[in-house]
Amino acid sequence: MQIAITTTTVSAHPHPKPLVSLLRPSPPHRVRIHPFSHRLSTTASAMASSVLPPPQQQQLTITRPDDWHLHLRDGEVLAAVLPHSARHFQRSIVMPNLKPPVTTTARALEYREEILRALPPGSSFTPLMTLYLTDTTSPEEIKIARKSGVVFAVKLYPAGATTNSQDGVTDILGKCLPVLEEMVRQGMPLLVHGEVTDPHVDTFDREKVFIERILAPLVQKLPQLKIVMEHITTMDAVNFVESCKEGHVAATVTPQHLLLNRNALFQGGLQPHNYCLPVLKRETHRQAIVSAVTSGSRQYFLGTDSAPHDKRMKECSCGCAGIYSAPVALSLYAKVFEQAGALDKLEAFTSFNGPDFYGLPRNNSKIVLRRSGWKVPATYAYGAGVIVPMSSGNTLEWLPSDQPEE
Ligand SMILES: NC(=O)N[C@@H](CC(=O)O)C(=O)O
Ligand SMILES: [Zn+2]
Ligand SMILES: [Zn+2]
Repeated sequence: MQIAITTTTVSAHPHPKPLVSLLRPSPPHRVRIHPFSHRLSTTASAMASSVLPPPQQQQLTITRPDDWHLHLRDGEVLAAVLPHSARHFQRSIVMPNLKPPVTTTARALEYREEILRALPPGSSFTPLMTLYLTDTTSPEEIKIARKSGVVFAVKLYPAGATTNSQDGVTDILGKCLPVLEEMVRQGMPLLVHGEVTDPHVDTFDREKVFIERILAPLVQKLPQLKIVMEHITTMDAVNFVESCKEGHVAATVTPQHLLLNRNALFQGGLQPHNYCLPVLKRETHRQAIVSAVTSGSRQYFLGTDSAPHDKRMKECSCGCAGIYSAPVALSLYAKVFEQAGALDKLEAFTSFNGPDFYGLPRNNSKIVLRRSGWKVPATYAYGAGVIVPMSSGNTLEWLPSDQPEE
């Protein structure tokens, strides 16, 4: 393990009261523990300037971000959660794990219309649709998807791995090769929920084993396929992504996997609102993904995996996996980058690396984050019930420009 002194211009640390009580204390100003020696930079000037920290930054203006992994659901839940994403994000990759799943372009077009109808008046938010891959998806469907101009990726859910994945793929290499070859021809990215479902594999090892058994052989077989490893949680995933070519393999990272380790599941009792899949991992893994995303690497981008579930479905004897983060995600990402002394790298993660990977233009408009405390509501109501957001009831810093103040 080596110590890196970062040369970022934004370094003053706010010492906020801990918003998420399970966080480790941040490293001291400007000093970042970095496990990857190829990224080290130690300069005399950086050391000298660390003696006199510049005044604390009060405001951040960044290109409007996109969310490259979002669950919007449908019906009443869609109507309630969509404004939270549309307020801060210009575009979102919309996950297809509805009941029943979005397996065809025709269905994706209908779902897209439903989302557009639910948008607040005047919103320019653009949903980027995805198809749910099954054992029987045809190469022809990929051509139709590409031609539609509204489907931007295909999602691999290993059957049984996560919420509404029962219709997912049972054997990607055995059953889906012709489809994947067509995706290479069409330049269509494969988005991956990277966990094996083998009941003999420990829950905390499911991502690592998926990389070994499925992802590494897949990349070897189809090196031209664009792959996004969604919601990475481990050092193993970081190492794998970085062993692959930039532009071919990338990863999204959620706020919860950057801020919480697995202790958060058991702090003072079982904490169902911290339960998502892949499940939170131990602290060393959290540190590895924080180092990776704050390093400035172009292979990581923002994907909240905001996944609303009714409070009653979270607080019951067999609670659903998924954390609702859309209203708080930007504040939380800013907190992560600030704690790492890397606020200057935030914009690339939130607003550049994603569109660059997908071959889409970067957004033109801006969003302002102000250092101003705002209290996260305990719950958000929708037709039939309430949804508990991440950081429920906590006070967060970095208020996005159009977030209502309490
Ligand atoms: N992340 C989760 O825990 N849940 C997601 C599904 C997923 O992204 O795996 C959901 O749809 O609820
Ligand atoms: Zn997933
Ligand atoms: Zn998800």
